[in-house]
Amino acid sequence: MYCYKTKSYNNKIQGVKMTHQVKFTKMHGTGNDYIYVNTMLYPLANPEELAVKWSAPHTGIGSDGLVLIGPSDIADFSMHIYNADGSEAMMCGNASRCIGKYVYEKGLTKKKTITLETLSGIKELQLTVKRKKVTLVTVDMGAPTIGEIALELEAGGKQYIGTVISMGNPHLVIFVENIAKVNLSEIGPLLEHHPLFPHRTNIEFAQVITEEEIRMKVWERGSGITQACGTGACATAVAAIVNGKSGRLTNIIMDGGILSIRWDNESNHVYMTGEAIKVFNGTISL
Ligand SMILES: N[C@@H](CCC[C@H](N)C(=O)O)C(=O)O
Repeated sequence: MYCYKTKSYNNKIQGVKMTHQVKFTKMHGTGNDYIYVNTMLYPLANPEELAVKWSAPHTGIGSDGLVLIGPSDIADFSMHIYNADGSEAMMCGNASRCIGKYVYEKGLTKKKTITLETLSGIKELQLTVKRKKVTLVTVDMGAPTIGEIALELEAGGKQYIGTVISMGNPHLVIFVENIAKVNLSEIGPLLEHHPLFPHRTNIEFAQVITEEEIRMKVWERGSGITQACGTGACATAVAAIVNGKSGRLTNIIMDGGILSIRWDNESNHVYMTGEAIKVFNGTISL
């Protein structure tokens, strides 16, 4: 069987031989878990369908989505990310750290500064390596795009005020006094599909603890509640700064762990630092 893949994965015609057994690695970044496939060895013709099938917790591998690691003409590697509902996203912070660990530890590169082509531009990864293992990755996430700072909207009979931020993908950050009172599984889908967001959105609820610490919970577009979101952590940190709630360096505390986010004054770029963890390797039949 032959497949054809593209720049945005599906149209770049290459005519590569398809395989029936696919080797994958399950990895997580602060609990945000994806299935990683090296498409230079295992090209996939239908990643949207496979993301749905393989992400299913009981009948598949179980994950927040599928991430494809591929070659690039303009960077060291490329990343394509599919949410658990099969939709393709422009960017994923947690996956970009995991790709840094994957390509280094699998010997695909010896570089500790790696460039990654994504649908939202080229990101630079800085690896911290100890005894041949990648312990931390800092990603230059680029400049945020700041939308409405105090967007008023109604959902489920309640009024919300949120800050609209793009980190290459869309986010709505809502600050609350007490995050324990947020019923995320109820309000998440209503805000994700709110008519103000024709392309849907990721939603972060955030409670400021101190100027350097923010507790955040996320409802991800296309995947629902996840334990963490890298782009969401960056969006939350930026939203806190533009709302005068925090300094330029914050720890974003999520259900799955903590990410350190720094919004640099001079470059205007956001830097995200955190772990990347390998869970297991596996083989699955197509
Ligand atoms: N978990 C990710 C973001 C994944 C994509 C997102 N759900 C979208 O549709 O934009 C992260 O760590 O950034």
